[in-house]
Amino acid sequence: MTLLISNANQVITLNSNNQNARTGKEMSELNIIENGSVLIEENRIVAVGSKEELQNQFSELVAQAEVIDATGKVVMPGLVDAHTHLVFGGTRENEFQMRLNGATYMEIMNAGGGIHATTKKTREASFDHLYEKSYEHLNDFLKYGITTVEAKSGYGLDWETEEKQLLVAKKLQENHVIDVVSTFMGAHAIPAEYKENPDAYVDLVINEMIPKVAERKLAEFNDVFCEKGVFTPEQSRKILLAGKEHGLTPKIHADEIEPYEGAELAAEVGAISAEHLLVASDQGIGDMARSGTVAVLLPGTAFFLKAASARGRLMVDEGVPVAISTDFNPGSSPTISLPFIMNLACMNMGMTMEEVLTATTINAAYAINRGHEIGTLEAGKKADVLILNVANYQQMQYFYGMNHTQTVIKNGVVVVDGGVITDRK
Ligand SMILES: N=CN[C@@H](CCC(=O)O)C(=O)O
Ligand SMILES: [Zn+2]
Repeated sequence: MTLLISNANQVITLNSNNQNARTGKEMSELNIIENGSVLIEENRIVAVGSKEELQNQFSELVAQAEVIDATGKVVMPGLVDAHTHLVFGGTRENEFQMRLNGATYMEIMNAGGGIHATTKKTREASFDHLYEKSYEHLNDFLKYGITTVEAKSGYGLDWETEEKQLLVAKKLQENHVIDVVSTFMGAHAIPAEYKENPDAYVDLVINEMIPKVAERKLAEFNDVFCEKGVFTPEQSRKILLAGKEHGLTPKIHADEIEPYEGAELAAEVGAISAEHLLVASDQGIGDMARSGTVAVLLPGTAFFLKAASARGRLMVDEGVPVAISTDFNPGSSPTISLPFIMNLACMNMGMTMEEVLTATTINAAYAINRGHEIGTLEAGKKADVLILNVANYQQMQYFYGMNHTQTVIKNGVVVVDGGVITDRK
């Protein structure tokens, strides 16, 4: 199948010679082609340029291509959501009401709600139920232009259920058009049955769960919730290093609620990313800039928890590569709307519209080790492409809280047309 997306008002290529996550001023370099076209063959991008250039260089391919007219529209790479808790049982709207009444996230969790409540529901749920529920969530992601989603386990906190979550993610990767990238997060909370002896749970994660995840290739990454009252920096270090020994790349939920030197730890263990970072220290931000650890910022979580956002502006200025994601989960961020989260990054973190686009495409791709494959529109990359019903990229943020996604091309196939899913794998 050959496709030619022709005559877009703007093609946001995000192309550059940089082979790493973008930092500082690079985050503003969108490399826009006005009146641009994109030529796709099978599942790959062949070339991006003006229609005339593509016709001259690839006359045969252009002649046989199915043409999608993008006049007046914006074309950009598929969005990448580098941080979700996609597979979970139940919902927690009751806690939303409790928080509106003044309860805090940690109070609810310490009283047996929060992650513990979802763990109970996830343990009870059948594989098929979790699969179907998550499949529907992925459909919603797709309609909003997200073509790659990272998915964490961590609502099992026992092997049987962690395995169930990871296998659901695996089956979703096989059956849904969205690419699902798996992260093991057995260290998401201390399960109630280990409350009196948290170190025994840490041992279980290290000695039993991590080796099984690695041996069966159920995940690429290993994540820990390093937070006061959850996993200490010492426990987190042990878990992340154990994962590393088994080939699982470290990620870390760091400095979300209280400063805990999580950003420093991320840099120390060579984590590919550190997430949240609402209260990361100056030292931690400097360390991450030096180590090149991607800051995966989640302004939707700050919004929903009524907390001050991470210092995104400072992080960009200090040279930390920044990505932005939804943190889709049933407690602190029950939304798949990455476009809305992008708007929050502009409004509440002082990031520019250009930086936000970089943060949800190429930098998010690097946060899940996919920077070589997706996140920009350039020859050779996977053809994950969006056509947006806006005249320029600024309108994406200006007309906020809306879904501008008109067409989604995933792996070279039109899977959303006119906002409706047209093709399933
Ligand atoms: N902070 C820890 N974990 C999730 C929330 C999980 C939940 O509340 O269910 C997060 O990233 O926000
Ligand atoms: Zn999370």
